Amino acid sequence: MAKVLVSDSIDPVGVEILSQVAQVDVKTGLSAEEIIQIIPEYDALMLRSSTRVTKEIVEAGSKLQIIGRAGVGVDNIDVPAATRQGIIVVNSPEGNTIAAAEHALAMMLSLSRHIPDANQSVKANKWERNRFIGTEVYKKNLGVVGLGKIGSHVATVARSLGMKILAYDPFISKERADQLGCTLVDLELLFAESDFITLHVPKTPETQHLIGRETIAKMKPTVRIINCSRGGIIDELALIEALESGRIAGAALDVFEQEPLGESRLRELSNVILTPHLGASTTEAQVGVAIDVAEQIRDVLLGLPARSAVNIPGLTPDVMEKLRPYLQLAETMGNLVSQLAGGRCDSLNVRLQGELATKDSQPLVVAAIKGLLSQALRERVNYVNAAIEAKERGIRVIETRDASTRDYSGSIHLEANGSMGTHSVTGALLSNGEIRITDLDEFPINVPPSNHMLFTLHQDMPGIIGKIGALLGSFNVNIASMQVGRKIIRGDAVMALSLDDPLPEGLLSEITKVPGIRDAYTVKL
Ligand SMILES: NC(=O)c1ccc[n+]([C@@H]2O[C@H](COP(=O)([O-])OP(=O)(O)OC[C@H]3O[C@@H](n4cnc5c(N)ncnc54)[C@H](O)[C@@H]3O)[C@@H](O)[C@H]2O)c1
Ligand SMILES: O=C(O)CC[C@@H](O)C(=O)O
Repeated sequence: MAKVLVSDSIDPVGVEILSQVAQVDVKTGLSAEEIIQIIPEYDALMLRSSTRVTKEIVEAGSKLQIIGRAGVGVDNIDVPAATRQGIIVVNSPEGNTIAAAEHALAMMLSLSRHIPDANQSVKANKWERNRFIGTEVYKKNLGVVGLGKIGSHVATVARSLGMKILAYDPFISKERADQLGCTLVDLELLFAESDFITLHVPKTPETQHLIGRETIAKMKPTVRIINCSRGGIIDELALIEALESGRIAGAALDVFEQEPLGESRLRELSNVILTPHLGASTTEAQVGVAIDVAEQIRDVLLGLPARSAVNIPGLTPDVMEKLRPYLQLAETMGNLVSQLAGGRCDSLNVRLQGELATKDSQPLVVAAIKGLLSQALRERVNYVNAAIEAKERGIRVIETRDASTRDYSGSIHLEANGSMGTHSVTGALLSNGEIRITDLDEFPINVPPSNHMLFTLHQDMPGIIGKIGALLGSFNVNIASMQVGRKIIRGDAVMALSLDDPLPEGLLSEITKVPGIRDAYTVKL
C-alpha cells in the first residue's frame, strides 16, 4: 500500500480521502532533518505553509510521486528540484480565495477603526472613546496590487463599500479590470493616489520588496498598507521605519519575512495589526483545500492525472477526457521511433493531426517525448520532467499541427533523428481505442504495437516474406501477425511482424543478410 506523509495540520476530511488508497501518517512539527530521515518511505507528501520542502528533502524522497500543498502559494516547496526529480507538485488554487480576501478586508476595516486596540482597551476596563477615532473607507481609493483571484474578490467587495479601486497587474487586460469596475493604473499612480494599499501578488523576484523605502516615499502620509499575500513583498525594515516616523498611517500584516515572526519592532507599534498567517484559516477554506489536494494525491497514486499540477500542463477535465486515450498512443509512438532511430536522438518532430491539431493537445507532445526517452531513462522519466530531460540531452523538439484528416479522426506523426538515421512513424486509434501503427518511414501499414516487433525495409519481390518466416521458424520464433506496406509494386517495401518471442541474439544480422533486405530493426514495446 502507498504511504502518505502529512507534515502540517490539515482538515481530517483530507486524511479520510487519502486513507482510501494509502497508509496516512500525520506527523506535524518535524524538523527538516527528521523529514529527510523518514521521507524515503513515502509515495506522497501533503503540507500547508509550515513545512519547507527543501531540495534536500526532495532528493531524499526517492519514492515520492507527488507533493500536495493544501493552499495556493508553493513558495515553501523547491518546485524546480521536484520537477527535476519527476515529482508532481499540486496546490489548491481556489480553495482559500474567499478566506484570504475576507481576511484582507477585515484587516482594512480593523485598521481604519482601531478595532484590535479598542477591544484590548475595553477588556482592560477602559472606556477611551476619544482615543479611537477612525477613518471611513467610503469614497476612499483602494490600491489593489495583483488583480488575480483574491485581489479581484477584494476589489468587488470594496466597491460595494463605496471605495474606488485603482488596480495594478501587468498581466490583466483592461476589459477584465473594467468588468470588475477597477481602474488599471501604473504602480506610480497607485502609490501616489491610494488611501489603502492591499497586496495580492505571488512572491517572485519582481515582487520581492515591491514596497520599500523608495516606494513608500511616493505614498500619501495617510496611507494604510495591508499584506495578506506573502512575506518579503514588503521590506519589513523600511516599513517599520515609515511606521515609527509617522511617514505612513498604518499597516496590517498577515505574512512576514520570517515565519513565525521572531523578535521584531513590529510588535511594539500601535499603528500595526499583526495576525499569524491566518488568511486561509477558516473552516470552509481548510475543508476546501484539504479535499482539493487530498483528491489529487489519491488520483495520482491511482495513476490518474492531477487537475492542479503547477509543474505539468494544467488540463481541464473535458480536455483530459479527450486526450487520455491518445496519451498512450503518443508515448508508444515515441518509444517506437526512438528504437528505430537508434536511441541517441538529437531531434524529434511531433506532428499532431486531425482533431489533435489544437493547442490543448500539448500534453501529447510531452507524452511523445516521454516515450522517446523511456528507453534511456525507464521509470525516471515522466510527464513532469520529460521536457526538461529532453532539453538537457540536447534533443530539439519541433511541434507542428495539421488539421487535415485522412483515415483517422486524429493521428500522431513522429520523426526522430538518431544514431541509426532519421525514421518516422504515425499512429492512430481505432474507434474501440486500440492503437494502430499506420505508417512507418512513410510506408502505409496497419499493425497493432506488440511486445516484440521486427521491422524490415526490403525490396518488394517474390519469396522474401517466406525467407524471413523460415528464418524465424528455424530459431523457434513464432510470428503473431505480419503486414507488408509498399508504395509501388516491386519497389521498396516495409514488413512489420509482431512476434510472440524476443529475437534471439544474432538473428537480426542473419535477417539483414537475406538478399533483398536493406535494413532490419527489432523493437520492444
Ligand atoms: N495569507 C494567506 O493565508 C494566503 C492565502 C491564500 C493566498 N495567499 C497568497 O495571496 C497571493 C495571491 O493569491 P491568488 O490566489 O489571488 O493568486 P492569483 O495567481 O490568482 O493572482 C495573483 C495575481 O498577481 C499578478 N501578478 C504577478 N506578478 C505581478 C507583479 N509583478 N505585479 C503585479 N501583479 C502581479 C498576476 O497577474 C495575478 O493576477 C499569493 O501570494 C498567495 O500565495 C495568501
Ligand atoms: O496553509 C495556510 O494556512 C496558508 C495558506 C496560504 O498562505 C496559501 O498560499 O494558500
